[in-house]
Amino acid sequence: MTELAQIRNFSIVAHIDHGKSTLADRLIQLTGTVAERDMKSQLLDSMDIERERGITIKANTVRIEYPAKDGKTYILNLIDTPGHVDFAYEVSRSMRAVEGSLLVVDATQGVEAQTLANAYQAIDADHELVPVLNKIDLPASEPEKVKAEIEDVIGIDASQAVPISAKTGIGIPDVLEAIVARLPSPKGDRSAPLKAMLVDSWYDPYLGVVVMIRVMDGVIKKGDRIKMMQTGALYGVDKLAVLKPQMVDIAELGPGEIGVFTASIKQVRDTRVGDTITHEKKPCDKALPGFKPAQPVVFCGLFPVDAADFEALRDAIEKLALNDASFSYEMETSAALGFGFRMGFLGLLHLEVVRDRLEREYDLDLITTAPSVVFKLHMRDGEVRELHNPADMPDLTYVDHIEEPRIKATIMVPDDYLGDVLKLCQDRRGIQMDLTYAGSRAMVVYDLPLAEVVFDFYDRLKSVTKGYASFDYQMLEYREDNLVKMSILVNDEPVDALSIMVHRDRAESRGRVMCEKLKELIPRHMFKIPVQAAIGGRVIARETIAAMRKDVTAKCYGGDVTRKKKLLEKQKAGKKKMRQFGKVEIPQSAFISALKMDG
Ligand SMILES: Nc1nc2c(ncn2[C@@H]2O[C@H](COP(=O)(O)OP(=O)(O)OP(=O)(O)O)[C@@H](O)[C@H]2O)c(=O)[nH]1
Repeated sequence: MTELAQIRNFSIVAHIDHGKSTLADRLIQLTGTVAERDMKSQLLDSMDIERERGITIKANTVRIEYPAKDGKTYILNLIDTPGHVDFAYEVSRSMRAVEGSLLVVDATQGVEAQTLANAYQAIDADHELVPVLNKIDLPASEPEKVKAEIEDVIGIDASQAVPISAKTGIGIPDVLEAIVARLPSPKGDRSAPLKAMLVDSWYDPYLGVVVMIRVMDGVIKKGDRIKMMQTGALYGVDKLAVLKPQMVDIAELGPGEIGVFTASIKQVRDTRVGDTITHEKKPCDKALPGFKPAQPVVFCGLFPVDAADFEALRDAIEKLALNDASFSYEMETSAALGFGFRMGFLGLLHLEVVRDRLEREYDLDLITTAPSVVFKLHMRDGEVRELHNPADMPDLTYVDHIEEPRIKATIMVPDDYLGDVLKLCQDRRGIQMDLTYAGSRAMVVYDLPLAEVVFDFYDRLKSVTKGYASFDYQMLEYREDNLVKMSILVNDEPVDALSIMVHRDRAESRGRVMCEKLKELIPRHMFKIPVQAAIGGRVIARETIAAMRKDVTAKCYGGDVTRKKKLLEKQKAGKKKMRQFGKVEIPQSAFISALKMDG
């Protein structure tokens, strides 16, 4: 039994590349959680398993035993949180399972957009924060300047920030002491009915679904009959363990403790992060405040390049879904691309991760259609519909108005590039909300349409600032705007997979660019091919791909004129036939490029 006073639960928050994983590894290593000689093989083993069986190993969620300077041994539970903006919502949930955070800031870089966003999330979750200045081994590090920046920009006391080098090991013992001395211990009542929070869950091919919990009150033991309060499902606990980071069986988990259990749960979708777990027989009376499930915000179509791979794609998606409940999928048919799936993701990175896994792990060649956000259609009859695919846009006469998701984007950028960043945001229909300075860097906050960000905003931001800007966003609200569906017609046929939703004011320029691009991308055929962009029935841009001229008369060696005429006529008829029945072949690569571009 562990005394509450000797438990510390925490997470590490940082901007990407500021050294979160390196610090976590150091903490694990220094406390001998993984014996020195095992350190390497341990990590390697996990990676092999991960590669071979596609298991997610949460190596950074770990229980550490630390003998502190005060002579007592503490249990430190480090919970890993995903770092990217797409998963911000998940981060805020797992933060509710712990009482404090280490805020790691790279002392050569200073506070970045995700430092700020993550720090605010930790503050929202009532965390005690311990600022840690990393990479002080580097000559370019400026710990004092960065301390001041933390105070200015985040508004927390940084006078006690711990200077460290996660790489060389300098300052790591100070971090451990700071965790014990400055982070609060958890609270809870051991004699109360069981109340545990479902923090995370993942699929293991041998064990089934593994559920990570944080016990608030009461005690959970192996063999207990438990109930998930939200879903009402009942299970028996088969295995109870802590992560060190490999699973080590444990007899019980009491208040303040973090561990995992298995209970013959078939799929991750049967578990809800944030759900309250209690005993079937002696339940707690009130569940913990629940969480809304993370809603997919970016949708796109995924189609196999080779139509014969459709079943393989379905299989692969179903397998991935066992382990990732955060994406949605349903079958989709496209006249242009055949059978595929419409999939919803938490953000663009999430989309890329899932697509890459499908391609790499399941050896599939896929076409991704332009990512689109979820629009809200307010119909004239009062109904509100969600539009996940521009191709499904109903006739405008039935639609009263359309709303789109807006985000609050925070960008931190060195002064020199500020002008370019403002222009980029302005071009994407942004509304400036705030602009402040911290030293030679600006922090600019914009209200932007998410639709304008999902295309290539990150890439553009990186390129106009030579990689110096950092970016983070939160959902703001749905707001009405003058939005229309733009269709692309190739040879007078609408190509469903190329339709997009655009702002009316920008439709023309966007349409023009798309048509020009397609003109370059589609090879010439035996006939003329019009490429048009249209809103409703109105064409707003047009290009023509000239016909390939095949001089059939050349063969006639100047033979008689009637023969020549006949041949020309035949060729003309052929053209007509082609135009009527023939199908334009749009090369795969052309398709992808046309969708990727931004006008
Ligand atoms: N010189 C120096 N390099 C460091 C230090 N800590 C981390 N790094 C390096 O910084 C890079 C990023 O470190 P990670 O630990 O992967 O950073 P992270 O924040 O976990 O990054 P993500 O997992 O990508 O979010 C790596 O190349 C590390 O080797 C340090 O104290 N000094």
